[in-house]
Amino acid sequence: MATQDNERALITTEVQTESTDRSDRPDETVLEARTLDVYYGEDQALTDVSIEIPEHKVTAIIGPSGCGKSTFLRSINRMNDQIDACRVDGELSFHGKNVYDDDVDPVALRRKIGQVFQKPNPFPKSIYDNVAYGLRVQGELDEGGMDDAVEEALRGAALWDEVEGKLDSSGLDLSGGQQQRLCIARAIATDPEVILMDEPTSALDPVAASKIEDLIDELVEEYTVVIVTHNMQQAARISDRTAVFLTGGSLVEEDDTATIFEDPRDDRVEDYITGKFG
Ligand SMILES: Nc1ncnc2c1ncn2[C@@H]1O[C@H](COP(=O)(O)OP(=O)(O)OP(=O)(O)O)[C@@H](O)[C@H]1O
Repeated sequence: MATQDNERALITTEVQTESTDRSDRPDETVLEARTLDVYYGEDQALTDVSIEIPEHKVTAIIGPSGCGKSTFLRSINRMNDQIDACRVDGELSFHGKNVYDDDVDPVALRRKIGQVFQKPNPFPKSIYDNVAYGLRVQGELDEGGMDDAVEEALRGAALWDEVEGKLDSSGLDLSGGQQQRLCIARAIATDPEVILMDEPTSALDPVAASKIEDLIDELVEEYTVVIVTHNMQQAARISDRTAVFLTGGSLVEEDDTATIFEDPRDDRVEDYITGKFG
């Protein structure tokens, strides 16, 4: 028992500092899954998942490999549509509207619910064009407006100071951490409400990862962030809410991050966060 407490203490010591405490914000639900099941062919990847995700907070999705974290993330903005074998039952609503209704345009949905992936994936284009890409598709801005919007997105992603003056250079010439911030700039350029992040720091060195964590803390002032992470210390550091998925694709517990790490209700969650499995 003492060992277990010590192990847990390693994690709980890093649960949010006061400067990142957003607990006084009202919990407006922006996304809600209700009895969500997701299948790949005959195999079920998510089972009866119900969760409400509050606005302007960071929600971390944690759990062992293969428990359906990425599948859940992709089901929020219908990225799973691109997988032929994938089938979704149940409801996933964004501001109360089921995103799987026939009248929802997935492209418009993804503009509102952007995504950042594990491996930075800038386009083989200039820094400027990476950020301008989505805005050009929207086609609403003249040249001056585009310049301003690109600068704003790069500032929002804490990259402007490092790339000002070399916006014509290739996005691929940036460091890994800078590339990931460029991808975040690309995601926020189209003015989304939600940013989904699938292990956004796992391919980065600790310094670059720490910059992204600081950035997430700033982004949540304007956006709602849902982040999948294998790194429990990271979840404890940066998230307000934590949802724990376990094998079989079930959401076993979801609560304030401090409660999940300090006083979980479910023994399996306790075992998972103290490193007994996963
Ligand atoms: N494109 C796909 N086609 C078929 N099965 C898939 C596909 N993507 C995921 N799966 C299966 O769905 C289950 C959940 O996978 P998913 O990638 O969502 O889990 P995860 O928790 O994100 O895993 P990890 O932590 O290893 O990234 C796994 O059994 C996986 O093999």
